[in-house]
Amino acid sequence: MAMALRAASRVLLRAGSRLGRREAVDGARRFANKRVLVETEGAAGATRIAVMKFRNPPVNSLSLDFLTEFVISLEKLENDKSIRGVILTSDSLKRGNQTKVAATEKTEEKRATRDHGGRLQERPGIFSAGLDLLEMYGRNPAHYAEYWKAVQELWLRLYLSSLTLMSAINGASPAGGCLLAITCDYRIMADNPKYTIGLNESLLGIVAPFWLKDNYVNTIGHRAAERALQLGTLFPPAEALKVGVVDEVVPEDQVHSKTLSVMAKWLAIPDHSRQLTKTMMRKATADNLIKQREADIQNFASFISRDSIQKSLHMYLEKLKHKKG
Ligand SMILES: CCCCC/C=C\CCCC/C=C/C(=O)SCCNC(=O)CCNC(=O)[C@H](O)C(C)(C)COP(=O)(O)OP(=O)(O)OC[C@H]1O[C@@H](n2cnc3c(N)ncnc32)[C@H](O)[C@@H]1OP(=O)(O)O
Repeated sequence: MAMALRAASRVLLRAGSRLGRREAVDGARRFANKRVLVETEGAAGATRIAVMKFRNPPVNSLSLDFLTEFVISLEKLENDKSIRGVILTSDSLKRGNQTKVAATEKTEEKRATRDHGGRLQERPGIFSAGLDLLEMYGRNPAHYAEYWKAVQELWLRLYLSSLTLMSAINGASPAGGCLLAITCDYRIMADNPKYTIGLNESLLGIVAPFWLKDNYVNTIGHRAAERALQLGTLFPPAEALKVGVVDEVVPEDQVHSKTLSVMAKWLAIPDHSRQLTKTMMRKATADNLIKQREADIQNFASFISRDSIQKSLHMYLEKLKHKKG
């Protein structure tokens, strides 16, 4: 009997490490993949909400692995009938004792900031740096196609999610970071002028895909989107609020509590009517991509493979590497 139990627990442990860890913490539950930590709040049997924390050091870029783990986590939450709301946020906190590893060191691990124990750390004040530039630079067309499919998948899942999604934007949120935020039903941003949000693709010499442009237009209106997309505008919080990229700006230490209180108001609305309304507002935009997904993948792979685009990305990466401050 004891042996059978030990064998069963070994199987469960193995399954646990495959599927992500799940543990009980102060009555709350949490599960974690390597790059996404999910904490649920609320009593068993009652409506619960989940907080999805990004932790993909150094800057929460949307690498292929991160996108995959994100979609798996979201799917788990969609399948959990007790969860009605999800908050997207960054796990990046202001931490002391950090050392930036020399820029000459090339591997992903070495690019990250580490603490004095050598552990990888998020750089503070970053919601997400957007799509991972290293997934779009110096790879082959098959990789670009695989990557783009994963980007589309995440956008579709978020944009059409039946859950109430909110983003608690606790850091910089350029391009793909802004994409994550504008798929949500509500956005609250920390009032820190160092943090900016927007679709800055044109500054990199690349172009936001039509479905992201549509999402932006649906969020801030056609004229504002037209201007912001061409200029690649990254809005500081006050301007982001004015143009409508975010719905509220609050002091940094209140972002989480404010998001929870707004979430409570949204969850007071009956799910069926809110979900049908959301679908009515969003379906046409999502269908536009769904009906031409493959063509969009091919477009991306051939666009990003062009020498001129690779050159622009190279220059942008070099600029990032050598920037001061
Ligand atoms: C017509 C057909 C159209 C088809 C479609 C075609 C194209 C589609 C394009 C798709 C849309 C693209 C969307 C995107 O998301 S592109 C990515 C845009 N992101 C950015 O521009 C952000 C760049 N990063 C920054 O501005 C800053 O890093 C920061 C996020 C503000 C953080 O600043 P700081 O704390 O000072 O950190 P560092 O700049 O020192 O960065 C730390 C290391 O991280 C590397 N890094 C930064 N961002 C990225 C990224 N997005 N991907 C990969 N790596 C990134 C950075 O290089 C540093 O590396 P190092 O330590 O080696 O120097």
